[in-house]
Amino acid sequence: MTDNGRNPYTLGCFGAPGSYSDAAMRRHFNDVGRVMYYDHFEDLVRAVASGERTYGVLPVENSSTGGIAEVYDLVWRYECRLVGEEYIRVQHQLLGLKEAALSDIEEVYSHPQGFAQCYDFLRKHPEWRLHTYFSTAQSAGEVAAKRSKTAAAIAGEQAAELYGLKILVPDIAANKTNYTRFIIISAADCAAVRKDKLTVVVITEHVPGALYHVLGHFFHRHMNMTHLESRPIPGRPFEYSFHIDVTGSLDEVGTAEAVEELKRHCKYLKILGNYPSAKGGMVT
Ligand SMILES: O=C(O)C(=O)C[C@]1(C(=O)O)C=C[C@@H](O)C=C1
Repeated sequence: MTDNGRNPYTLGCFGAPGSYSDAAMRRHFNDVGRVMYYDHFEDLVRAVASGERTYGVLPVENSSTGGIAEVYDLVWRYECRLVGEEYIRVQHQLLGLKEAALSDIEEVYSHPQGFAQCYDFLRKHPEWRLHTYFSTAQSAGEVAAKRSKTAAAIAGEQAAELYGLKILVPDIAANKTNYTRFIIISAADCAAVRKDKLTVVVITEHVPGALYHVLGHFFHRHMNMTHLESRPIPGRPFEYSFHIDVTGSLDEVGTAEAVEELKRHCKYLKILGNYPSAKGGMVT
């Protein structure tokens, strides 16, 4: 856990206490005393970009459903910096009131990612009405507030405890090794002792092999690409920006050289951050 040496700081977190983002924040920061929760990704990213919050924590990528496109776009658009990351094992549960049984359920609340990750389970209950809600934790809170035996939420065990719900069906995600990667964002770079992960956005010329050449610079410097996300560029139909995560530190010659080469060969390059990779990786 680290606070990146900036103290005192304020935090912005997606969702509510008991959300998976909340778990990522608690794993990352020693002091979570001054936190504000946000219902929408954009409000959180804007608060961080404006300096209203020192750091923000939000999901960016899931091992079952892939990248969360909105988050890639927002972080780039608001020119935030990536200063850290965490992986959280996401084990969704179907939660209901203590007095409810599975046969009572008629409607389910969750974040769209919760629904997407539990698609196989939900297909077995086509009669249920699905309500897209804010975070998984707020979905659990909504079910507790409704006090209706017919309502359930898809959320984590931590939300069940916090909102006084019971687990009707455990571990309902389709993928039993379901992890979400969270990013820690800030308005400015932070001094970090270990900087071994680099996130860049590039736009290449629209010519054959352009991306191949970008990746070649990483290959020749033994930089391992951990994620690649292509996002449409607003106003330029069927042209894309590439959001790339690679291993490497800009303090090392090889990494710095690769970035210089990219600057020369790409139409656009933006370094979003060089930061410590999650220490434990995909721990539970
Ligand atoms: O709803 C939450 O609890 C969140 O933190 C959001 C979120 C997401 O958007 O990916 C985080 C982890 C899971 O993948 C499901 C939901």
